[in-house]
Amino acid sequence: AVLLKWNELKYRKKGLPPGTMGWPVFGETTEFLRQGPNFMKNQRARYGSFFKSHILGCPTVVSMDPEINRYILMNEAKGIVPGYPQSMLDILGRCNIAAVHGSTHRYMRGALLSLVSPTMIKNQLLPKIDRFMRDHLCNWGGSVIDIQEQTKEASPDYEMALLSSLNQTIGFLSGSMRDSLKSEFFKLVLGTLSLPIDLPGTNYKQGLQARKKVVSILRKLMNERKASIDTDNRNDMLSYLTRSEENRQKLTDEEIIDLIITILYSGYETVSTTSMMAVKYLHDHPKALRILREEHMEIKGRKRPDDPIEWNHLKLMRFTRAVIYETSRLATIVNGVLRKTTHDIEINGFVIPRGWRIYVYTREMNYNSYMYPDPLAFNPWRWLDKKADLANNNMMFGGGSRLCPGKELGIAEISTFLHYFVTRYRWEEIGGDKLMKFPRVEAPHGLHIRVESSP
Ligand code: HEM
Repeated sequence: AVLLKWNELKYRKKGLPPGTMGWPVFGETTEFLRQGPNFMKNQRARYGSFFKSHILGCPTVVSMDPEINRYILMNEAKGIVPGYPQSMLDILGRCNIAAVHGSTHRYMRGALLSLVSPTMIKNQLLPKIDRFMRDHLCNWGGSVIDIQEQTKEASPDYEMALLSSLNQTIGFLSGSMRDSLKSEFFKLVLGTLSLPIDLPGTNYKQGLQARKKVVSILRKLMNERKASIDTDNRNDMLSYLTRSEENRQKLTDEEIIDLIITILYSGYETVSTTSMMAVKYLHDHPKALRILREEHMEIKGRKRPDDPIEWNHLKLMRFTRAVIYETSRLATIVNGVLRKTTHDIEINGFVIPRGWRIYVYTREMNYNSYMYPDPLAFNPWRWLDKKADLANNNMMFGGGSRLCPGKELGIAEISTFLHYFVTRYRWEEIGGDKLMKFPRVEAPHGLHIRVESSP
């Protein structure tokens, strides 16, 4: 109790928001990790929507207020920059998008946006996604599959979204190169989520080593492309960035490599988890599934069996889009985003000291009953009402100057996955699988379904 008191005193500076700091060093991390969303709700009940805490190794202000959240995301220029853990920045590289601010962020983001623009999706990426999903969703009929493994598991042959993303970023790779890139990449991911302890055998150390290997593979590929620049007619992202006349931002080699790693890292887990949860919700809501299937059967009827999904088909998938939004909302694929202050800064009448973290906790916004009447119901129809304009008010894809640049690409991937899934198959859950929603959405023992081919 003396320690607790001492820690309270240490942080009782003028102008800090209300809240408790817990224990020295550990702060309230244990409570936060154990109780998750309930910890947040309890603290809010006691201290309001803007309170201080000490979690994950840093003094932190948690903001659960929609208006303040928006303000924070809109005001990076005032000194509220991304605040992701050091291990993540070390492993994702100096030039990764979360590590850069100001004008460097603007041109790196510009380079990324031009790779995933609507024109690129339409002409380059969607054909690749279609070919990939068409093959991936083959021969599932008549078997029991673990849909989590098929969409997201870090096991060698699956990870739909990562494979699809590799396909878009660096194109076709020979089997052994692809496998080593994938396994190094998963070590890299583990490292980003670890404590930065630079000792042999730690996830952090292995993550750093994996980064070195991933970088050397990418550098080798890049040099090959450069050597054959006149004949290189590949249309993947690496070639786009390497061919300088298309690379308007003129990124350095290091920037190109970190950008490719950023794209792989940011896009795969979100897309996989949303795909898995959409399958789950559709299974539990037969009426939504029926309407979704009708939408896709209608599109299937408009083309010959071997024709790919095209941009204009995507535009017809209005209900599908609503299902994806509703899945992101209800499952809360992203709990929030992290920022930190570059100097003492006043927010909401309090002074947040330099170097503090701000956890822009968006999860509760997803269950706000003003925005979403009957918030715990899976109701894709709520997104079809244009007047509600919910799509612009939510923060499922972040907001402000760092609004997710991959949103439309992600939606295109999930939509194409759902197209082949619901038009080719019917499925039943085996039952009994547990789903966890915190700290991240996953099925600890898989999500098993019995799949039959559609007549
Ligand atoms: C459909 C699933 C997706 C969800 C739910 C999602 C969610 C988010 C969120 C909440 C942020 C804001 C992070 C912050 O403010 O710190 C973000 C940023 C970002 N997302 Fe996504 N994302 C998805 C798909 C993708 C895909 C497919 C890509 C691949 C290009 C991608 C690339 C990025 C990048 C690079 C950023 C950082 C942007 C910046 O800092 O300027 N995301 N995403």
